[in-house]
Amino acid sequence: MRGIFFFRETGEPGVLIRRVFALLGPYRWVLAAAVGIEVLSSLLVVAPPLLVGRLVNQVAQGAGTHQLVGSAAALAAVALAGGALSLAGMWFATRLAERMVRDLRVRVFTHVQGMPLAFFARARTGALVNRLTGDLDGVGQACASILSGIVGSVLTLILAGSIMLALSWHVTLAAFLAAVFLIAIARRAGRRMADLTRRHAQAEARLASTLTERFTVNGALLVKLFGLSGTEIRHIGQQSHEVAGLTVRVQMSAQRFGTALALVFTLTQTLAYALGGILAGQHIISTGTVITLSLLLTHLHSPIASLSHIRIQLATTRVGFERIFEVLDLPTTPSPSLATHAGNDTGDHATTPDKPHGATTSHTRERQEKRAPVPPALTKTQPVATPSSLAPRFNPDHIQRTRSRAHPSPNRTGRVEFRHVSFRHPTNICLPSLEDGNHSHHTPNPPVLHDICLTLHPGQTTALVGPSGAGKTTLALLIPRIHTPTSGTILIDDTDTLPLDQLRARIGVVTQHTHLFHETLANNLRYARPDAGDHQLHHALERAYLSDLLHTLPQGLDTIVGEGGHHLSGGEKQRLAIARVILKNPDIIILDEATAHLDSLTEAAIQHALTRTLAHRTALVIAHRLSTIHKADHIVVLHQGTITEQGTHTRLLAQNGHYSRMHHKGLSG
Ligand SMILES: Nc1ncnc2c1ncn2[C@@H]1O[C@H](COP(=O)(O)OP(=O)(O)OP(=O)(O)O)[C@@H](O)[C@H]1O
Repeated sequence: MRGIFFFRETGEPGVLIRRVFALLGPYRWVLAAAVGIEVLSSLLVVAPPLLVGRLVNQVAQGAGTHQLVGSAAALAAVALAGGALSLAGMWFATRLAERMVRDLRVRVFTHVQGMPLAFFARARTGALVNRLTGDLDGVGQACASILSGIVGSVLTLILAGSIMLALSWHVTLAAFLAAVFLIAIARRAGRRMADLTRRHAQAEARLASTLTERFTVNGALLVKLFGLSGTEIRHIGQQSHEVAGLTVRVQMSAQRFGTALALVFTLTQTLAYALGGILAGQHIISTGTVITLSLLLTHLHSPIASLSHIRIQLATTRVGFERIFEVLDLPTTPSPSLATHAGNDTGDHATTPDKPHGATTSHTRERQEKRAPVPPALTKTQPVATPSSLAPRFNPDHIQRTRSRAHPSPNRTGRVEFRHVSFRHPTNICLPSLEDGNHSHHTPNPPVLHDICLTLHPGQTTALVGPSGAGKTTLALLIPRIHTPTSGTILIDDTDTLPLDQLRARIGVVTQHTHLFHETLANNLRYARPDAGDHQLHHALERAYLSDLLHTLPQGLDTIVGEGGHHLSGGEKQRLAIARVILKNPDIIILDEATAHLDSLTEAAIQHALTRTLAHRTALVIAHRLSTIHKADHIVVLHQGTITEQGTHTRLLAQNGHYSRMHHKGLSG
């Protein structure tokens, strides 16, 4: 039956069905219970027509009260049992479907967490969120009714059909012809509904992403500053109009199908009564049998209707699953078929490969063991930011477990070495339907970094300078493997095989734009160290020169910082990011224009704090301020993705090259 209703139209139905069943695998017992209940209820469903037929015949034959009451009681008991079974069946089916949805949601979220940054830059947030909410919820609801209906309907159909055939082949033949007609209608409606559902889901995703972007503080600010509220309202109006139009078409399509179904039912029933009446008149069947046949007809038609409806639901569910699986199928390491160029420097490379634990070679270990002892400040237990996408935020237990895995070796210094590293952003990293929906980007991105050879030494601060767009941030983000080199290697303490969680546990980054979650100040700080006590938070804030802020906040550490931290100034957010890194206490620190938003007095204070924080660590500082750069032990000049000069401030000035020219212009690049 499923073949008739669903498989035939699906491109690769076997694969899709296997994947859906794999999702149900862990709940096979719940599935078995749901199916068992369905079997029992379908057995019960055919009983009432037979009992009613018997009752009618008993009345016609003038049976006694005792017999009549017995038949009526049996009828009532069957109805009660049927109701109870139907409730239980729905409970199991809904439970099963919702658990599958929950698992799938976590899986998609986990998968998306593994996508490179370029994916998030391309995907429209609203469209992505819609896949995990709207699409998944739709799939869950449809699955529940499919699971609770399909087995029961098929069984009822077989049982009711067989009994009818035994009672009268004439009426059964009429009913069969009607069923064929219904299936043809359902097939047509299913195709149409699937197409409309897909278009409806796409329109909803577009609307969701427009709304999401306009509802962020930055989006709302932009709209206000450019005075474009009217345009935005019209834009939302148009998108809502499109969604509304498609909703009406989906509903009408379902309604048309329902009406056609009801019409065919009524006509078949009329035919059955007429045929049955004639046969009863000729004493071929009894009056009770006519009643039984007409009631069985309902039980024949209702599973056909339900299966036809399920067929439509399967078609729409298929769309939902396809939309979800296509996100799951996006390679975190792009497959060769996605690569637009063969060879090394295409940018279509592994994005954030997590190398296996213990992959360090014995040669590397040997060299590590010969290293100078680690400064005491660095040997203490290191807090980590949670690398695992599944970690509930601020769950100290989870992070603690991650941390114990993340620090197998105390012999580390934080030496970072770039060996002939080149990089370009990957292409074809997103789905067209998650971008603008109209076209995918096949043109490879231009290379950002070329043949970078650079060593960052422990205990030294290296300043990275260069014009805007030179690739400074990209270079810095290669260290925590946010981006992965297209070619070349980056060694941390002479190894490039550190697992991702261990690597990131050792690196603290203050990014150009500080992001804070819409939570309390304390929770935002504890993102760096979930088990930190209040005194440690106060200490970090003090070292980041934020103690004063704490006193002005109404609820101190428990103050909610607002969406993206918008209750705080740019400078305060930057200092908070610095406090987070102080709390994390990593071996390698990357500061990407970390003091750009600060006035010179605060900057001087922060610089002082940073000097303490950066001591004994490997530090990479991206800065445009002379004061920051002067303090660095080593300066690296990056121009159009290539290191053009490196050395100390005095040496570079003497070279009279790029750095010297930038310096004389005030060093903005
Ligand atoms: N996801 C992306 N896809 C394609 N190109 C990108 C992406 N992100 C950044 N780029 C490009 O990479 C180049 C280097 O950017 P990067 O942010 O590293 O420069 P930068 O030197 O840090 O600039 P600034 O000083 O202005 O912050 C830029 O030309 C930018 O347009």
